Amino acid sequence: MTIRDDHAVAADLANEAGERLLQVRRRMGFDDAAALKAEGDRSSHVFLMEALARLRPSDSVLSEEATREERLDPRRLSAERVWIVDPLDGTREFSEEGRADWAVHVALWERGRLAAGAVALPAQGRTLTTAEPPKLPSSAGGRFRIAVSRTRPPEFVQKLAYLVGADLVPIGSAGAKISAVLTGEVEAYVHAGGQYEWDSAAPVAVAQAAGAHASRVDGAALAYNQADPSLPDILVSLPELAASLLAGIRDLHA
Ligand SMILES: Nc1ncnc2c1ncn2[C@@H]1O[C@H](COP(=O)(O)O)[C@@H](OP(=O)(O)O)[C@H]1O
Ligand SMILES: [Mg+2]
Repeated sequence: MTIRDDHAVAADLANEAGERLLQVRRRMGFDDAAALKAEGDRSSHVFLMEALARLRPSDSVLSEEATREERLDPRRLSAERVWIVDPLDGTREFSEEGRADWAVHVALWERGRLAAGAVALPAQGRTLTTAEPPKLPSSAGGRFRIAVSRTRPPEFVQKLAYLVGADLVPIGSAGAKISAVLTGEVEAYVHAGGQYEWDSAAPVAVAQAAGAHASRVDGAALAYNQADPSLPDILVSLPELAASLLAGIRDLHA
């Protein structure tokens, strides 16, 4: 098994899960949002679990859609390789006709670090992957853009934008927001107040491979495959903006 294989597995599985989610949307339509969300989450999780069991039978898996018992299974804490997946990130946006800000996340954590990852954005027709990390745009200087949750933006983010000279861009899905940083639609993503490892592992794997900044909002490293998968806050940005964003957040919390 080569390292390259893991990058390809992540990308192939995210792509195929994404294709299947597009089919679920076509088949069910948008009249019953709750049913569409439930079927999207469930079917994508089942596909990824079966595919990983077949392709990587010795590895552990941590999935958003696993049962509580499965997530608390202590075996993954002593495993060397754990796939951290979010079968459908931005479930709310997936259920809204016309929205393209939802994603499939497939990451591989290996011995303390994110080793591979892919974020499929099926409705945008693209997949970001560590197999071929995106080339980061450079910030033009002057005002820049910070992506935030459409529905749960952190309280301090309005003040932060004012402090650092940025505009806020509401986008759904952590994967779609981090991808927007990597493709140049925005220059940063700030979140606080709650999130889990699966919401950020795959997009952070790609962001790190591309050379972007990714950390907790206090600058600490993001740690994955922890006993408690809660990872409530995150900052991803072009590297040249990280210092001023971290300083701004620190000032607002002082
Ligand atoms: N305060 C919070 N607590 C728990 N999860 C949160 C959260 N804010 C955002 N998230 C999760 O982070 C992902 C991106 O959220 P958002 O679109 O609001 O930025 C969503 O994942 P899912 O769609 O996989 O549930 C959402 O559930
Ligand atoms: Mg999610």
